[in-house]
Amino acid sequence: DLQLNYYAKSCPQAPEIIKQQVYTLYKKHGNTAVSWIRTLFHDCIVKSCDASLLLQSKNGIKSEMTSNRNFGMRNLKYIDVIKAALEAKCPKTVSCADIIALSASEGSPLLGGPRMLMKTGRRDGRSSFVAEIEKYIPNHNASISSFLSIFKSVGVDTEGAVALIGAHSVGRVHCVNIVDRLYPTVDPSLDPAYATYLKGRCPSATPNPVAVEYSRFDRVTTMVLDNMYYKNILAHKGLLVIDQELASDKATAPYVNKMAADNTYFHAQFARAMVILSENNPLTGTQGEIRKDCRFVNA
Ligand code: HEM
Ligand SMILES: [Ca+2]
Ligand SMILES: [Ca+2]
Repeated sequence: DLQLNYYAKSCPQAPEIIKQQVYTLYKKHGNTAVSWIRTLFHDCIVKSCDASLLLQSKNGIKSEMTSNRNFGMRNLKYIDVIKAALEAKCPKTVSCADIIALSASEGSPLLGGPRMLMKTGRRDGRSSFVAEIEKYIPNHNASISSFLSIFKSVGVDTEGAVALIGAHSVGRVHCVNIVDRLYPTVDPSLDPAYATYLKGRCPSATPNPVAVEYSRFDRVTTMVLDNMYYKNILAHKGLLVIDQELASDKATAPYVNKMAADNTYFHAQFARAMVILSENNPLTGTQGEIRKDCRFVNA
């Protein structure tokens, strides 16, 4: 089973090494901390927190990163930097899946988000679930009921799911995920002045998917993991269809209102739900392996 401080005997310095690396990376590239939050979601929700997301295509494995649900995922190469620091002190001891979990928990406070106490002891999987990703990661215009049922299936209730998507208080969205709400006509649930701003960010109805055309999720506190997301969606400034619907759906609106009014409550729910997500169906004991290179299964 997962436990607090799993590496106490085998690599007692592991949590500190990860904390240090996450901090150093954040100082160089602030967006890395944003990425660690999303990386945990995209790894853990798909079957298991098993670092399947990190596998690159090789020897019959097709990387999960080839799924368009993982579009825009960035900074995974810096996981290799964290792993290298661990390998230097404790070779083949700390799993890539635990690096994902602890990076997210160390990244959150750097963004002004909550502290989260995460267990360790996850082992790394040996397969990619690329064919099943769309069952687990909703599309940007998914319905609220499908969004809630996916989270329910991993033990996250409505309140927790509303808190988790509050991660859209940091980071960015590429224009491909927004233009349907701007062209040919503006989505009436979008604030008109905000729509004009977004059209400036995304001037074409058919953006080049590889061009770096994007808008920040939250223009007010761009790099702060706070409850501004809920204030934005209540003001009709949600970027994705699903963000905007969260504010109006009967099941989620009461929590949106509560989180918009109370950052401490948002943080408590966000931390609670992230911990549940981080414990989704892990490989433990002798299952899986400790990868030597997070990008490939061991030979
Ligand atoms: C379940 C419904 C969700 C949907 C449909 C969704 C969809 C998206 C989309 C389309 C983007 C923009 C990608 C791009 O264009 O570059 C994005 C970004 C992001 N998402 Fe979500 N998301 C969801 C939930 C979550 C959750 C639960 C978390 C974390 C707990 C999360 C964290 C993030 C972060 C941090 C970014 C910004 C990434 C960056 O700036 O590099 N999302 N999401
Ligand atoms: Ca996974
Ligand atoms: Ca924010």
